[in-house]
Amino acid sequence: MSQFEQFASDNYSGVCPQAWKAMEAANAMPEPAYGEDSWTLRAADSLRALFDADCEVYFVFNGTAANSLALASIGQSFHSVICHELAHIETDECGGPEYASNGSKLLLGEGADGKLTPDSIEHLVTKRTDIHYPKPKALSLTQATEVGTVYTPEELKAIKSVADTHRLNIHMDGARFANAVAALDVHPSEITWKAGVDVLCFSGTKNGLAMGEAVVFFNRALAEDFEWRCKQAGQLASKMRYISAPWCGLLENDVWLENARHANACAERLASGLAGIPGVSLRYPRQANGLFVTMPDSVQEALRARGWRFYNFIGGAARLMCSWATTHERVDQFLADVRELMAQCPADQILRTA
Ligand SMILES: Cc1ncc(COP(=O)(O)O)c(C=O)c1O
Ligand SMILES: C[C@H](O)[C@H](N)C(=O)O
Repeated sequence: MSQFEQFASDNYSGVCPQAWKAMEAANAMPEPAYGEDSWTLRAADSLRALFDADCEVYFVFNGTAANSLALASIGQSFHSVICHELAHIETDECGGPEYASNGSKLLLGEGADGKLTPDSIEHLVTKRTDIHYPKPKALSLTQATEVGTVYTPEELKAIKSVADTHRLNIHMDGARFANAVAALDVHPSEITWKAGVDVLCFSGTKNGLAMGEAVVFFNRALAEDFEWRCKQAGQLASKMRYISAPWCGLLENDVWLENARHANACAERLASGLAGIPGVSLRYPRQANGLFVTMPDSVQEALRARGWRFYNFIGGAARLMCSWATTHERVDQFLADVRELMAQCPADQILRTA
């Protein structure tokens, strides 16, 4: 088992010091349960201040629950949800969104670099309008996307226009929302409620927490009875302060943003280093904290034999994810191994990969 930071997933990282310190502070004395504690109020108020919005805030254990329950709140079982064909809610949540909504159908759209286009949305909404087909009611956007790209404010505005035309509610899977804000260098409101997002699932897990996602309803009407939905789904933490207090550690002094900036910078360091290696290329542009690298299978196998861990089942390439805990030293060690192994790789294997 590796004792070092890996590039398999930002989910491999530990708890950042600020979140850990807040957890210890929350452990100092007993507090009311089920979200009635002072830390949960403090975290929710900090998120309202961050977004400059009077939003409803809920904390659940993980991202699949956050997405599934949020989507179930913005559409009924007889509705459908439009998402990209690479969306996590389609590829990696084991039918959670469909299950939580008692049957909503996911309609899979397309677009370059993992991003839905207005045309793709328009096509999916209008291709079937008869009574026999689940009526599109929700749109799910992943920001940053599953392939490490980000929707610009302009792209979100164009998507919002189509959503308004067809009265679609907008869910944002913000598993890497912090990384998108850092990449775009915008105020968080610019790519959420000001862009028409109704509900954001903001991940703390990938930003330095042990667990804990904030479900942020900018459209408060859609949050009606959400706490009961969470309770029934087993997502109402009795000792919620152990989720919300670390969130306070992230939100105070903008630790969440610094963690994301660091992860993005490490990914850029990795991308820059790989760019100089003949036979290695990126399948998608590096915009946030992830890279999708094309390189010979033999080199990937040799890297794994040296203890490196990374996935191949997302985005059709070797995915390298950086986190708040990634160090320049580990980036440089990985680059040195790739350089050495590529130099030893037979030319025909490199040509086959190109
Ligand atoms: C884009 C995206 N959305 C949602 C999730 C769901 O998170 P979880 O694994 O906590 O259910 C992940 C997982 O890392 C993810 O990568
Ligand atoms: C793919 C896996 O489910 C996780 N969301 C990750 O990005 O590592």
